[in-house]
Amino acid sequence: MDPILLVFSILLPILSLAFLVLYKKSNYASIPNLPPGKMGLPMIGESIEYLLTGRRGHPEKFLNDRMAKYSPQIFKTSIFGEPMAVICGVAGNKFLFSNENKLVTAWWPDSVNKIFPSSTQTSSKEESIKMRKMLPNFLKPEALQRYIGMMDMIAQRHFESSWEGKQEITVFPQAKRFTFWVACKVFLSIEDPVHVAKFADPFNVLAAGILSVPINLPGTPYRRAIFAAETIRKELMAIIKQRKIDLADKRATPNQDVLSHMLLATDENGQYLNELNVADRILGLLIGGHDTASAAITFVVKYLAELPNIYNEVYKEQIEIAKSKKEGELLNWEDLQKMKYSWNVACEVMRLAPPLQGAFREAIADFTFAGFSIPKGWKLHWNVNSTHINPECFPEPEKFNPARFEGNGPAPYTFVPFGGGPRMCPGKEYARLEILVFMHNVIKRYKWEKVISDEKVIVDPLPMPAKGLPVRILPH
Ligand code: HEM
Repeated sequence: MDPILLVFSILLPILSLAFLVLYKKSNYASIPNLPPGKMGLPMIGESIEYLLTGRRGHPEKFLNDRMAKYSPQIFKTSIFGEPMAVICGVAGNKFLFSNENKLVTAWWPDSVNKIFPSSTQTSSKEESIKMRKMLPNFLKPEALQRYIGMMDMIAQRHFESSWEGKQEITVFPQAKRFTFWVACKVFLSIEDPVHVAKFADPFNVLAAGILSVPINLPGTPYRRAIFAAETIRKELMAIIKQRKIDLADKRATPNQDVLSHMLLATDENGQYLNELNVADRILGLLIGGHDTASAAITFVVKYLAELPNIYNEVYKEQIEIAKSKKEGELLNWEDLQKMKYSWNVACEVMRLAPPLQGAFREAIADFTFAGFSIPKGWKLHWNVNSTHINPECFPEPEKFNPARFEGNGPAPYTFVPFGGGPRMCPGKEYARLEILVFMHNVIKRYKWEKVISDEKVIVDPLPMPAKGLPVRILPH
């Protein structure tokens, strides 16, 4: 490329972003009664501190420092080039989760919106809203029960092909292989490991670019992510077209996977969903469920390696269930209901190592919270750490104690790894099933120990042991 053109094409987006930020700043500087806090440098805001505290393994530091300095309920900052109010604690979570579509609506950084344009600009904004409403139907416990045997079967194949005969494995990439294989089977009936592995490549590129700096230039992770999303969308559209033919010819069945279920679902007017929207929803589910559930599984393995007493209790529960099964019989819904202690352990893992740090909203009206004004258009952030490691919500928060989840469990709005209210993660139940199926399969086969005893954890944006958690595996 011509060097002048290259310099120009780099400078132009930066200058326009700077102009936009300065324009917004001059606009909000005159608004009275904004929350306390600082907006940081023009354009960059406090994004660097936000990202660096995560990469150093302590994302809670960004939050705790500001809650201590300004207010435990709310502070202002600027990240992703946007003025933002961070709303904290139980009252903050309750406020945001209860005001969905009244005072706030979902918002994602620009990089995410451009990669998933269907929710903002397709032929069908209403179609997308309709789909969002219908999504929980495809992923509710009643709908998922029929997939538990499939998950168990994939887990068995995964352990045979990737763990058996090895002395050492790195957990995170293996957890990703497992969750992606399950997703391909449950959503799309793809189970051939070669096809799954090929399909996984563009997902890894997409995951790496989705929260990167949104500069659409050759070679940037962001541009690669846009191309990867297009490649996946094309493949999904081909699968959808073929599936429609197969359903009409009765070569595919209505209940075989989530795709069939979506294609045959109708809204209140008897209308089928638009194909592009189905493709984008499946893409959203594959992305939403890919790294989050793998991170949860990786940290379950990590904590079980570090806490032998907890390992022993999970082992006892799972081995009882394994003994109750006939040779070759797959796990079912009743078995999963018996895994209470194991799920309490997984919840305690997600309290201390939440796969997502929180999510964002946009104010759709002017409002006040904790006595401070939030102008329409401001972005809002809720963050798990303002309650998960708060001693008022969880006494001795640094202690690993699955008993916190016994009985009625934690108080409302304190334990929020999946969010809350109408926008709560639609994949929560699916995640519960696949995490438990993995726990059952790993613990009945192995004990394990960490190869690097003091492996650092980084959060970028998901938490991850820096080397992916290598472990030595010891078959029973
Ligand atoms: C341990 C695993 C998981 C965790 C901790 C998690 C957590 C979350 C959180 C915090 C949100 C944002 C909620 C908000 O905006 O307030 C979210 C959204 C979402 N999750 Fe999950 N998730 C997990 C697994 C999954 C799985 C397995 C799927 C798919 C099957 C999934 C699909 C989605 C989707 C599609 C959204 C966006 C929903 C929307 O915009 O309305 N997630 N998740």
